[in-house]
Amino acid sequence: MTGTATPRRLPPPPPAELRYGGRYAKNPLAEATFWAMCRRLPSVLRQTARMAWAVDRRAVLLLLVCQLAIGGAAALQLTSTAEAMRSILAGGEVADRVREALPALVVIALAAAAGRVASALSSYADGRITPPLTTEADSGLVEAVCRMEAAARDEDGCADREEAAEMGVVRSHLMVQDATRLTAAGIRMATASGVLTVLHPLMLPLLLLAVVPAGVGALLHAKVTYETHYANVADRNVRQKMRSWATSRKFADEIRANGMTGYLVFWYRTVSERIDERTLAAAPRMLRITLVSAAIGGVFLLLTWTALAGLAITGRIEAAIAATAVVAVQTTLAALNQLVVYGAAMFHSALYLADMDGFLAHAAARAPDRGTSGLTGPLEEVVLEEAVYHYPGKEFPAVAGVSLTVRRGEILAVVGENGSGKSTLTRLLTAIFLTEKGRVNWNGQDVAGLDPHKLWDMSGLVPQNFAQWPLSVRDNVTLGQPREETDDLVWRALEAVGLRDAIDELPDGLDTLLAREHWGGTELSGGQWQRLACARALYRGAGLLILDEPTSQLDARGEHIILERIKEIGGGCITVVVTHRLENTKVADRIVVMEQGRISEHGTYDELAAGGGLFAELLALSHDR
Ligand SMILES: Nc1ncnc2c1ncn2[C@@H]1O[C@H](COP(=O)(O)OP(=O)(O)OP(=O)(O)O)[C@@H](O)[C@H]1O
Repeated sequence: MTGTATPRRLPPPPPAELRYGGRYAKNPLAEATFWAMCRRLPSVLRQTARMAWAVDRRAVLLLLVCQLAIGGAAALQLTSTAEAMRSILAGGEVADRVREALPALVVIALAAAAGRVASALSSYADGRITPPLTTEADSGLVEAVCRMEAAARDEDGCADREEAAEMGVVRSHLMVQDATRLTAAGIRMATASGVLTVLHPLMLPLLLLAVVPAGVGALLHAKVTYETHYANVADRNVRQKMRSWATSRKFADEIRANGMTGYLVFWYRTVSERIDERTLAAAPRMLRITLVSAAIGGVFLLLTWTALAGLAITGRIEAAIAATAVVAVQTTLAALNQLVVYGAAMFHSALYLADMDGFLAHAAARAPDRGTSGLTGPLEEVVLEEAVYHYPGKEFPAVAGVSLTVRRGEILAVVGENGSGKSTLTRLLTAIFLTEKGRVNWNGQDVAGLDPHKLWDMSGLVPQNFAQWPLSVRDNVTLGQPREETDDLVWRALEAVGLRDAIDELPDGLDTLLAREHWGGTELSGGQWQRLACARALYRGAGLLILDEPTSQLDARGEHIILERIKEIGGGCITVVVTHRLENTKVADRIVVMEQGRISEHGTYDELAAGGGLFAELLALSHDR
């Protein structure tokens, strides 16, 4: 080598700094005051009760009865304690005093037993409500995401809001338990403080002062935890995605052979450490909050005990009442503490639930609202009139004014360089996206006014990135479709894509699981998966069949056979094939060439091959290769 210096290579950059801060994101805590947070609690309780009522009314009623029983038992225990104390602390023989106190002691024991039974039943009721409630929240979220307009998923911040909503699902697991404990504490606290007030009116205010600082502390603690969670949402979201890719069997070869392992591990660690850093940065704040609130609470508690001792020593309350007051203070204090802890937990849940509700409302608003009718007859033609589509955040439209007609029985090939708008065009043809300007008509009706699900009953699509469902072969073909009693149609679809022999050889034929990574079964090759995706679209017997590079992973013979078969069986439908293999466009009746979102050429294979345009140029290049 002579004097040419090798350019210095820089080490890989750290992962980009990400923030959950899309246009639609707003931290609900950013401006929330302490009282505003407290005021939210009753509405969270109501929401929890509503959700629980919807899943199991009997369990909710049982829960309520149990809470009242627990409160009643606590009140009974306290009043009986006062009675028992009076007898025990009175003058006379010990045996006589105990005998006299016996009825009250029996009531205390029975009330304690009743309280225990009620709390066991209350846990049972919670156990009945929580699993279906969590399932409801989880399934609701999955459904909301699945039902959104596909275009809405591309909007700024959508993925982050979805991740934040996931936390609401996780949190819903604790909601009933927290709400139950909160109400139980509330009831116990009300009864115990009632008894305490009767014993001496000064006791309750002092006690409240002892616990309120802890309450404020717990809520501020929850606020800081949520703020940290909020700051970490975007990082956690992308980390989760990277984790599943980095550890997926599917990408194992690519990661290893491209020497990406080291960087991926570095990336994962860096993002994790960044998340930890934010979490750790919050720790001193949390410690300060806890220490200050505990110190203030401690001073007030000391005052309470001093006041009680003072009242007893100066004889302003009798000894029996003072002894009962000790028990009542303990009970009230424990109940108040629980009230604070579970109040804070509920408040904490409320924040995540607000995210979940916010996302669900957003998803509902972005669900298709186009119309309720479908087509009356079979699909005869799809017409695009000056169709325009723009992705969010992009300067130029991906489809920039395309007019096109495809009729039943025709095969249309769409070709063009990468990024020229071919896939976007197929999304407009199938009404997955609606045009920003112009129209897409099916049988003369604007798809923007038709029920998309009725339209999609008539379409079949093999996208570039098709799903490899971890299900059986049969389910992979029939997914979402009504099944026939026999497997004839499944086999016919597999036959059409040249997969019959390969599936026949599998250990369980159509029942073979294609989920080796997860729970056994077998694994198909890339090309076989692609054939399976084609079989899935063919099985539907759709009126509009769209194949977006359906044969990119197939060998030449397989590709030829599939396209010929599609031509044979596609007589009753409109077929659109997007491809980079120009030789294959011979099967098409017409070809359109896309350039920068527009159709630059349109004609038959022979016309375009001889036309001297981009098609001819690309064809010549493919022949030279
Ligand atoms: N989800 C998206 N969000 C933003 N921009 C997108 C999105 N999908 C595609 N685009 C952009 O729209 C343009 C057209 O993309 P499209 O996928 O339709 O091209 P294509 O012709 O199918 O490309 P290829 O041959 O590579 O599959 C490109 O500039 C692409 O970057």
